Formats: sequence, C-alpha cells, structure tokens
Amino acid sequence: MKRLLEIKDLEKIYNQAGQPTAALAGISFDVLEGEFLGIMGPSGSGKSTLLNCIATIIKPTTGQIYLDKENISDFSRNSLADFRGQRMGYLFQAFELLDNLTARENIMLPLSIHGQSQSQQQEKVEAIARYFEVDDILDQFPTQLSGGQKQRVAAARSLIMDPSLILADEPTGALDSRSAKTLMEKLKGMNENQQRTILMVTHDANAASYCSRILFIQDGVIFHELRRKTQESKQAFYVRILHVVSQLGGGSANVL
Ligand SMILES: Nc1ncnc2c1ncn2[C@@H]1O[C@H](COP(=O)(O)OP(=O)(O)OP(=O)(O)O)[C@@H](O)[C@H]1O
Repeated sequence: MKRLLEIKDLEKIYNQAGQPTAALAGISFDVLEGEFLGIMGPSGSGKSTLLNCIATIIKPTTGQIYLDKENISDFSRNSLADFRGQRMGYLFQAFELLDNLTARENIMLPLSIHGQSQSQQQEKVEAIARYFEVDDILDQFPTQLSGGQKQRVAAARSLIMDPSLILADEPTGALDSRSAKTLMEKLKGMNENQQRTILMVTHDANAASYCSRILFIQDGVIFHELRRKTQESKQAFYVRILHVVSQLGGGSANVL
C-alpha cells in the first residue's frame, strides 16, 4: 500500500523559561493510505505537537513531513492554506463549529471557500449529513445541538472536501460513551468502506480500539507500537491496549 504520510526525524524544541525543551525528539514513522492510526501517550509526551506539525499549524525545528511525497515544510504561506483546506480534514475535541452558522452552513463552509456551485454543495452536504445521521438537524444552530450531534456535524465538515488525510485530536474527549461509540463507528466505516486515512490522537483506549495500528509516544519518541491482528476482535485489541497503558504506570484507560 502507498505511503501517504512520511514523518522523518521530526524535532520540535520549545523554549520554556529560557530552557530548551524537546517536545518531539527525532520521531519518524509512516502512515499508509487507508490506515487508521492512533497516537497515544502520557500527558506532555508530544502528541498535540506532533499533530499540529502535521496540520502545518506549527513548524518543526528540524525534520521533514511528506504528504503524498510533497514536503509540506517547504510550502509558502498561501499555498499552505490551500493545501491544508483541500488535502487535510480536522476534527477536534472542542467541535470548533461556528455558532452563528447552521449545521448545514458549518458543513458547507469548506466547499464555499473553495468555490463549488450551490447545487453541488447541497447534494454533497446532504449525502454526508445522512451518513453521520445529522440530516434532520441541518437547519439548527450549534447551540441547539447535543455534544454528539455537534461532533458528527464537525466530522461531516472535516470530510466534505474528500481530504487525503483526516487529523483528529481527542475527537471523543467531550462525548458521553454512547455518542463516542456512534462517532467512532462512523469514522471506522469511512476508513473501511472508503479507505479514508485517519490519524487520531486519543487518551481513550476504547476509541483507540477502532484503530488498525497505535503508536505510543513518550518524551517525543515512539516507545511502543500495537497493530490490530487480522481477525482480532475489537475487544481483544482493547485488552492489549489497556495492557500497554497499565505498563506506562497509568493503570486506567483514561490516565494516558
Ligand atoms: N507553545 C509551547 N511552548 C512551550 N512548551 C510547549 C508548548 N506547547 C507544548 N509545550 C511542551 O511540549 C511538551 C509536549 O506537549 P504536547 O501538548 O504536545 O503534549 P501532549 O502529549 O499533547 O499532552 P496532553 O495529552 O496533555 O495534551 C510538554 O512538555 C509541553 O509543556
């Protein structure tokens, strides 16, 4: 399978009160097209820094990130914004919906920015809203929606441009377990049926058990990797994830 994302010797040094601190300490890995990769690790291990470097929100100190063989650290500001919008979709813990726009307008926003016709936009929005089971609330505003509905609207928005890569940072972090399950099943469905590539940072072992592979990071480097075996049940994979989590000294699914 094709390598969609290549991370090479990525280092990010922050200055903390005059002291250089390595949030990423030379991390390298690849993500294959169609993978659902989880990133787990203790608080402060560098997960968000890694995701934000890939999202081109922050610049690494050294190292390279290739998306589809293009070095995304080489992009000029304008092409970067374009690139971000079309090639990557983002899903965050805090939904990041615009409260003064309806669910429909929120989902449509990336399409409007990239100049698609109204009829094309409507069709696409309705299809993706049906998939995420938010088609009946499209004309409501975010403040009228439950947390689960908001996150499914945000997920629909992150996928509306057909991005090559979806970046998710704690997408279930603010959801109750039932809403989290629905969201994860929808994302997994997109991954399996449409070969969408997803990279997800999570503290939640249950959400992580939907992944095909998990990288555990600590002190800005990879210290362990788990791969879901062919035919392995989600439950059996979950138990293996918990085992690694407990070895890290957390002892509980939510401590990482
Ligand atoms: N803007 C910043 N300036 C200085 N130091 C930072 C900055 N952002 C992160 N750090 C430091 O970099 C390290 C990694 O932080 P990061 O947020 O990537 O970890 P994380 O694994 O995502 O943590 P959490 O699970 O708590 O969100 C930490 O030591 C953090 O204090």
